[in-house]
Amino acid sequence: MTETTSGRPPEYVLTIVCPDRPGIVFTVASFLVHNSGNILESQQFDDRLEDRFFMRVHFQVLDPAVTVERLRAAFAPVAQASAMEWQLWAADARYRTLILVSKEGHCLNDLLYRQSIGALPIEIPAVVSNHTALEHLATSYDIPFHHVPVTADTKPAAEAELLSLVESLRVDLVVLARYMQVLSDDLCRALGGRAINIHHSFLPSFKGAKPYQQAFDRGVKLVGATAHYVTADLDEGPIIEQDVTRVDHSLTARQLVAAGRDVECQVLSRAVRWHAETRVLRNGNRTVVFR
Ligand SMILES: Nc1nc2c(c(=O)[nH]1)N[C@@H](CN(C=O)c1ccc(C(=O)N[C@@H](CCC(=O)O)C(=O)O)cc1)CN2
Repeated sequence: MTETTSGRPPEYVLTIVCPDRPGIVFTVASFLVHNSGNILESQQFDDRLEDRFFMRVHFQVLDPAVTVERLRAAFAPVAQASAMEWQLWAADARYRTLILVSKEGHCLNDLLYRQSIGALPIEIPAVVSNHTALEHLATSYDIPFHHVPVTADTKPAAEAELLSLVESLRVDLVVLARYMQVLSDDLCRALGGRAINIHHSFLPSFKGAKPYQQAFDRGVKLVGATAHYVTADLDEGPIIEQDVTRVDHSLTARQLVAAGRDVECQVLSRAVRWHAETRVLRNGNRTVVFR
C-alpha cells in the first residue's frame, strides 16, 4: 500500500471491532491524546444483537516523532486488552487494486476514469480479463493488461496465474468489474475479504449470470445493482452498497441492461472508495459502513 506525504500533520484512520463494553470510546480517545492525536472524525456502532462494537476514527498526529510504526506498537497492547480486531493506516494510503473484467466494459471504464482524476484512493497495477475485447481500454490509461482465458479445463491454471499476479503485484484489493467467471472456493479463501464484486441486480433478487432477463421476465418496476464481498457462495457475500433505478413495462430486456449500467458503475465505485478509505467493517455476513 503506497503512503504519501503532504507537509501537513500526518493523518491516520484507526478501525476497531471488539466485544462491546462500557468505556471503549474513552480508551481509544485516551490513547490518542497520549500519543499526540487530534480526532478529525469519529463514528461508532454498537450491534446489541451480536454484542459487538464497531468504530472508525480519523485523526491527525501533531508530534512528528509519533510515526505510524510507533502508533501501531503502542496500540497493540491496548487492543489486546479489549480483544479488538483493528487496522491503522495512513489516511491517504492508496489501495493497490487489480481489476478483473470479461466483455462488459462500463464498470472498468468508470473505475479507470475516476482513478485517473484522483476520485478513488487506489492504484491500478493491472487489468485482467478472460477475453481480449477490453485491452484497448486498459492500454488507453497505460495500465498493463493480462489476458487469462478460462475454460473448464484451464480454470485451475488460470486461477493460479491470477493469484500469482495478486502476490507479485502486491495487490490489496481485487475488483470483479463484471467478471463473469465463478471463482473457486480455494481462490475465494485466498482472497478472503480482499475481493469486491458488482452484481447486476438488487440482491437477493435475480442471482446468477443473467439477472436482467430474469428481471424482464418478472416484470419488475425497479432494476438495481449490488456491490458485495466475494465468497464461495455465489452472489451471497456481505453487501457493501446497493442502488436501484425505476423502469417500466415499455422497456425490453436489452433496455433494462442499458438502464442498469449507470447504477452498476455508481454502486461499484462507491463500494471501492469506501473499502479503500477503510469505512467498511465486516459483521458476520453483513457489513457496517461508516460513510
Ligand atoms: N465465488 C464467486 N465467484 C464470483 C462471484 C461470487 O459471488 N462468488 N460473483 C460473480 C459475478 N456474477 C454475478 O455477479 C456471476 C458471474 C458468472 C456467473 C456464471 O454463472 N458464470 C458461468 C459462465 C458464464 C460465462 O462464461 O459467461 C460459469 O462460471 O459457469 C454467475 C454470476 C463472479 N464470480
